[in-house]
Amino acid sequence: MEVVIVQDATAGGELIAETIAALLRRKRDALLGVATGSTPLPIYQALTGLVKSGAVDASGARIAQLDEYVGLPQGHPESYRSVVLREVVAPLGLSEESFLGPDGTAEDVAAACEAYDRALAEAGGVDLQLLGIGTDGHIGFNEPCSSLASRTRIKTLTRQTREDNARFFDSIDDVPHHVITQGIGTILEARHLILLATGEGKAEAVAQTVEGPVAALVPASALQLHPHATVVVDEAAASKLKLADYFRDTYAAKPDWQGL
Ligand SMILES: N[C@@H]1[C@@H](O)[C@H](O)[C@@H](COP(=O)(O)O)O[C@@H]1O
Repeated sequence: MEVVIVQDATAGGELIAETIAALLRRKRDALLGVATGSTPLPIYQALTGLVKSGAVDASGARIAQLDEYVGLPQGHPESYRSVVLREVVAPLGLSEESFLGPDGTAEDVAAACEAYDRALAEAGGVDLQLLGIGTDGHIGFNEPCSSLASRTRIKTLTRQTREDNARFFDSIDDVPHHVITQGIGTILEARHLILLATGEGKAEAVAQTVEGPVAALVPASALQLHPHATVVVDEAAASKLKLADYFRDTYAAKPDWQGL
């Protein structure tokens, strides 16, 4: 696992956007797995900037969703499908045909989950999966004690996650209890994982993810099992890392050609 400590969220967004651009230059139709929440927004803004300035052509990119609420009506502005179409697909000038996501409105949720895992595999697998992290260490919507081998499935949100996400709804009562999320096993199949965490509120979860044991109690710690996982953190989110100086030295000495 590589840990990169950046000054702030903007710097993190720019670094990751450059990495995505490099991928798209190598592979025009790369499948990019995207996360929702506030943290990745600087990535999408920086990537849109690179596309608009002509630094990269993203017209062949394909976008895959990480997770989804169950039961929100079709087109609800806070469904993750709507969020990804609004924050990623439209700004990059892509069409809905380039987008893959699980169906949170399906009557048969289990079948929708299986169909999504199949669709990801048939699309050739995710090349680069972006991740945020919940204050309780969740990735996607894999809450603590999710199986590290899990596939895309329905999960129940913790009270804490519903409280954290209530800011996107009128009240906590409007935050669905149930979600579909790529499983941890599914996420680990992506060729490269990049987790971005910013702000002091994520410092404890980041420390446990990077320096704690691999444990279902901290789902993001499963990144330790991946051969190409990058954790990008700002100074505040890095504040509880014991090895912060080592991570800084390692990154400073990294050859330029290597990228993330
Ligand atoms: N399902 C999403 C996660 O993918 C995201 O990482 C998390 C943190 O969001 P934020 O970046 O807003 O803190 O929120 C939600 O739970």
